[in-house]
Amino acid sequence: MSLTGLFSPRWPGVALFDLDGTLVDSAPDLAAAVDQMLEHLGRSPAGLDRVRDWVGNGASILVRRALAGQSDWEPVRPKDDVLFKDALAIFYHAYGQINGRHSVVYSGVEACLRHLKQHGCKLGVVTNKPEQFVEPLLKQMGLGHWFDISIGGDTLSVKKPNPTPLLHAMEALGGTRGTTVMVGDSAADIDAALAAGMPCVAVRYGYNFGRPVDALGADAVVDSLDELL
Ligand SMILES: O=C(O)COP(=O)(O)O
Ligand SMILES: [Mg+2]
Repeated sequence: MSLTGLFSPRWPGVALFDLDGTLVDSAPDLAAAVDQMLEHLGRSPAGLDRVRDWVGNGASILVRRALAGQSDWEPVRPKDDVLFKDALAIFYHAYGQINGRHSVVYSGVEACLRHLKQHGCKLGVVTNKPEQFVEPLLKQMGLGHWFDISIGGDTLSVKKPNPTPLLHAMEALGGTRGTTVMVGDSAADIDAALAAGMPCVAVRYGYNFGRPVDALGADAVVDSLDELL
């Protein structure tokens, strides 16, 4: 599918957006909360550059990666599970206070959302971020009013790359696979869209676990969302 086939006046009817790394650069807040958690546990901070590459599979896996100090974390012994539960609680508390403080909306996002809304498109957020942090972040970023639905990583029993959250949002907004597009920054978004059977746009400026997003099977790859208009 070419770029000109995407975002024409009557298409899409529903557009679903990933949040972290696509609409909002939230890694600075996530890194600050991870580092507060690590310091609370007497460990060295991980820093923004490492934490950015750990974002995209939700808060639990972010905390698992932070405790392991790397992307690949081993399933842990029961003793370490207690540590994980404590770490997760500390992270939730810290992130609840920091969420939105250092985050910024990416260039091109507002223009894209305005264009789609003006053409009657329904808009949704489908993120792996825990639900309790989603609305506060959207509101602080001045983006909340654009969206007709938001699905967090714990809203349903499964999260991206499982296609269910995308299909759930699509159906709630009255869309079909042929009239819906997913826009995201990572393999989790693209794999979910492929499994859902819906077209997908990937952005290059996001996180994607520190890897390029070009060859992952998206229908279009862009440097800014205003390229789609
Ligand atoms: O919390 C995360 O891992 C980020 O989630 P998202 O990229 O799906 O918005
Ligand atoms: Mg993302």
